[in-house]
Amino acid sequence: MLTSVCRGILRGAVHKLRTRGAPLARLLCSNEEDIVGLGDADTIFALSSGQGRCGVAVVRVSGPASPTALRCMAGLTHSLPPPRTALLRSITDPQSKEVLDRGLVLWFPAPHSFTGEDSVEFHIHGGLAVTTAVLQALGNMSGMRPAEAGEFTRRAFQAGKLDLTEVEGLGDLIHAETEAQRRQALRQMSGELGRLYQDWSHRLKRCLAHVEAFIDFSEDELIEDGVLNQVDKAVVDLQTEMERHLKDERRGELLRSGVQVVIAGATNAGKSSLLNTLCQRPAAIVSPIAGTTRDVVETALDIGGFPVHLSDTAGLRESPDLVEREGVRRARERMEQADLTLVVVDSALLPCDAEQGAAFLQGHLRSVLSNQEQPETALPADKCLLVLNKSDLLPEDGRQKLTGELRRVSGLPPICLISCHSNEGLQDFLTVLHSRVKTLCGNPLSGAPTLTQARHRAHLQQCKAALAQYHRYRDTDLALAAEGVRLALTSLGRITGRVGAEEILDIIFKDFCIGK
Ligand SMILES: Nc1nc2c(ncn2[C@@H]2O[C@H](COP(=O)(O)OP(=O)(O)OP(=O)(O)O)[C@@H](O)[C@H]2O)c(=O)[nH]1
Ligand SMILES: [K+]
Ligand SMILES: [Mg+2]
Repeated sequence: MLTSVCRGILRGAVHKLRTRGAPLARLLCSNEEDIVGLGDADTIFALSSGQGRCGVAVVRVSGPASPTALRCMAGLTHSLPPPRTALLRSITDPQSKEVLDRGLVLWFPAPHSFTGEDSVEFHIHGGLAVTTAVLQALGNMSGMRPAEAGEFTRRAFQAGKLDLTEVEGLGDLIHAETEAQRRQALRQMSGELGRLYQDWSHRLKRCLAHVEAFIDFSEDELIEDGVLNQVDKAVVDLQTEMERHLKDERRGELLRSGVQVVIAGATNAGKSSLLNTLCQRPAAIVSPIAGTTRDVVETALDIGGFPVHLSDTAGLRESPDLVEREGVRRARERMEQADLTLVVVDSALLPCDAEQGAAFLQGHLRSVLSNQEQPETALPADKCLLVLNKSDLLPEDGRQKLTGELRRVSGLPPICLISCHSNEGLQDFLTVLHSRVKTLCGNPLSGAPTLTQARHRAHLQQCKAALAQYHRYRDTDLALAAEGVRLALTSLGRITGRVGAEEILDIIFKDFCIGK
């Protein structure tokens, strides 16, 4: 809260000082060339490390006035430092000549910088007064303005340093909260996904060139037979590869955004107790009163490196209470959106006999998983785990025997026997949960890179539809068939950003923070 307020104040102040201080900064810079060299392009600056007090803060500057900023503030009147080499200097305010801090300066001449422009980094002490003073001094200089959110990355993209999938990978890396997310983001940022789409683009371009050549030259018999057959094969191959790429069970997207796991079941089964046990804090109210939970209670978990959004829901039962009925409606809605449902059952209610126990569980599952509005459409049992809770209430000798027998009954989802009170069986349950989540997300490092965003999927589906147009018109109207290939290329280009679409860019860069 405080930091965003500070940032608002700071940015306002920098803006105001900029216009007032501009002529002064010119006078204070000893090297005339530096000033003449400024073009129309803005030079941007921002605190690139996070807000708040820290050991070292990094202030990044990019654009034509960067060398001026470096010279004026690091007292380098005669020459710039060697590229990409850290230099310890006093950082001074060019106007007041006051020393603001002592820190490292780095000079990245174009095009060998993140943005592709002349860039400078100041590594200063991370106190609020120091960073404020340095940012204000920069704002006082001619041609300088504070960067917008994501503007450094946008410039890198415009300079061709990154394609859009790499930009998204970078954004994901900054936001990655678990190991697997970090791995996937790093892989995408290294350009692997982009290269896959580039390869498809190259192949489509070749197809298009061949079709167009055929249209232009076949009448004069200047083109050999079989060219179109080659294109047919190339298009079919591409369709197959795209199909396979799209049939990924949304693994990359799940890993990026987190697996939705919902805890559901009858009242008092111990659903909220399970949520609290997993997140290790009393996030949800637990009580012996049936119908305690009404709202959906959510918490984020890291399960062995994979991100999970866990939701506790109202116990499923008929109720005359309006509020509880709404809770049950929300619970069912969540279950429909879930990637995995943990059906919690009070194991003390289980008949001791395995056969009767299995029948009980089957009936119970049916009532929990069925859709109330359309009773015939039940949630698939492979999307759930049966969690038999309160094992501490079962006789000690009967516990393992019962679950062993139940596990042998076909048609039941995997069964875990736990106790939220004694934590018995929790380790095994976590192992099962981890393996489920891992299967859902896939290994981000093995196999072909997976698509990570719904945006990719939408463009690829358009691409596929356009290729179907090629086949449709191949024998009747080659111009329309060629148009299909061209549309397919455009759709692919939208993924990597090679085909510009301002609105996509705005959406993607908006997700970045200032200074990135
Ligand atoms: N003996 C025993 N009691 C448990 C266990 N887990 C939960 N309970 C108790 O069962 C009661 C219900 O627990 P909750 O976690 O509130 O159950 P719930 O499923 O969230 O209930 P609703 O929100 O009302 O649907 C509480 O009194 C808990 O202390 C367990 O493993 N063993
Ligand atoms: K309860
Ligand atoms: Mg509850």
